[in-house]
Formats: sequence, C-alpha cells, structure tokens
Amino acid sequence: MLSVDRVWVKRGNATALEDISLSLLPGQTLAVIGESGAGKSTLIGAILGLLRPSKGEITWDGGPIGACRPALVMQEPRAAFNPVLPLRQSVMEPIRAQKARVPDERIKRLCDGLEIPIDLLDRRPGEVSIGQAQRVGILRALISAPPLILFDEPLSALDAVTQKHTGRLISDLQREEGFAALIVTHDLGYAVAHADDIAVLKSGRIEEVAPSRTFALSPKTDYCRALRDAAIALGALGAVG
Ligand SMILES: Nc1ncnc2c1ncn2[C@@H]1O[C@H](COP(=O)(O)OP(=O)(O)OP(=O)(O)O)[C@@H](O)[C@H]1O
Repeated sequence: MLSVDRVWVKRGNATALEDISLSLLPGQTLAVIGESGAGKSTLIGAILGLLRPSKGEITWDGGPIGACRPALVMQEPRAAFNPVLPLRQSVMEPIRAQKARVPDERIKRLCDGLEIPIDLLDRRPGEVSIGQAQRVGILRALISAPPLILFDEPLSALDAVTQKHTGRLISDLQREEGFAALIVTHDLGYAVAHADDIAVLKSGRIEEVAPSRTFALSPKTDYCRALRDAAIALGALGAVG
C-alpha cells in the first residue's frame, strides 16, 4: 500500500505541499485533481523520490517507497522517448536497467491489451501518432510489473474518443495486473468514471478526499462543489446521480 503521511514539501522558499496524507491500495485508483500550481507534479516528484519531504514520510507497505520502483507515464507521450531509437529499445529500458527478463508472451499480451501492433515498436517516436505513443508509454510503465504506476495527465494530449478508449484500456489492464494507479488529471468526468477515490489539491493542501461517486454526488467544500458543477455543465458528469 502507498502511504503518504503528513508530508510537507518545499520548492525554493515556498511550501508546495502542506501536511498531505493519502493512501492507495493495490488494484485501486486514486485520481488527484487540482488547478495549475496546486502541487500535483510536486506530489508525483515526492512519490518518485525526486523531491524530499521536509516533514512526513512516503512509504510502500511500510518500507521505503523506492523499493517498489514506481513507474511514471508522462503527459507528453512522444517526448518521453529517445527520438532516435526504435520504441522497442525505450520500452525495454526499465527491464535492462533491472537486469530482468520479460517473456515474449507477456510483451505480446500487453501489446494486445493496449492494442499496439508488435511491429509498431520498430518505429521511432516521430513515426507514430500521439495516441499510439501514449499507449507505448503505458506499455513501458507496465512491462516490469511495478506495483505502483503514476500517471501524470496521461490522456491530455489525446482527442476525446482516444481518451475514453485509452482510459478503458488502463482500467482493464489494472484489473488483470493488479497495480495501484495514481492518476493526475484535470478531468473530473474521467476521475469519476475510472477512479475509486478522488483527492482534490488546492494551494498545496488537500481540499477533500472521497470515494469518487460520493464526491460526484455530494462534494463537501464550496471549491469542490464548483468543480463538480463545472464538470456537469460541460457534460462530463452526465452518468452520475
Ligand atoms: N522548481 C521550482 N522552484 C520553485 N517553485 C516551484 C518549482 N516548481 C514548482 N514550483 C511551485 O510549487 C508549487 C506547486 O507546483 P506544481 O508544479 O507541483 O503544481 P501543479 O499542480 O503540478 O501545476 P500544473 O497543473 O500547472 O502542472 C507552485 O506554486 C509552483 O510555482
């Protein structure tokens, strides 16, 4: 289990995260929502071990978070890969780094699940669509079977239809593979459809954490009500109620 326990993180002289506590169980999805500057990237950086909390601690199953080697799916899919290498080499990099082996069968099954034709991996990042690159980014995160995957606005570069489709693929693979997923998103509709819990960050603090359906039906603070109402007005929350 991921445990973020009373964590404070400074960036420069300012406090970017203030007394954040969150938990996330294997197989579950936590969506983190917040406006620009709320601290979402800082939270991801702290969980990845790139930013050190000034107070509090982040653990996996009670031990150091680094031991679970969380994987990251970045927002800009094509920028996430070395532009001159075939995608296959970038995908296999985490495996090489861990000196591990992945059976061809697993690669094929993941490619099938993510609807990636195997020969697509012979191309360079500039030779595939954004949606394809995003799915290959998810493949790279999944390939070494990490127990925790962090998705930093994974669908924002995709059109609405591809977003929906890729969101469903992630949920299906999560059911099969059992990883815990923390997804940073601006899209409350996506969070309600795919996440078990929603955490709203505002100015470095947690505004509210709740099961996603409870959040959609009855947000507790004015800020969260405004977020929910805006999503309804955009038609992003049509199915709730
Ligand atoms: N390298 C840095 N040095 C100093 N302050 C920083 C640095 N990076 C971010 N900050 C500040 O930390 C706070 C949180 O920023 P963060 O990038 O985590 O927000 P965010 O929610 O991810 O925003 P966005 O949605 O725009 O990516 C902001 O006030 C930001 O200005």
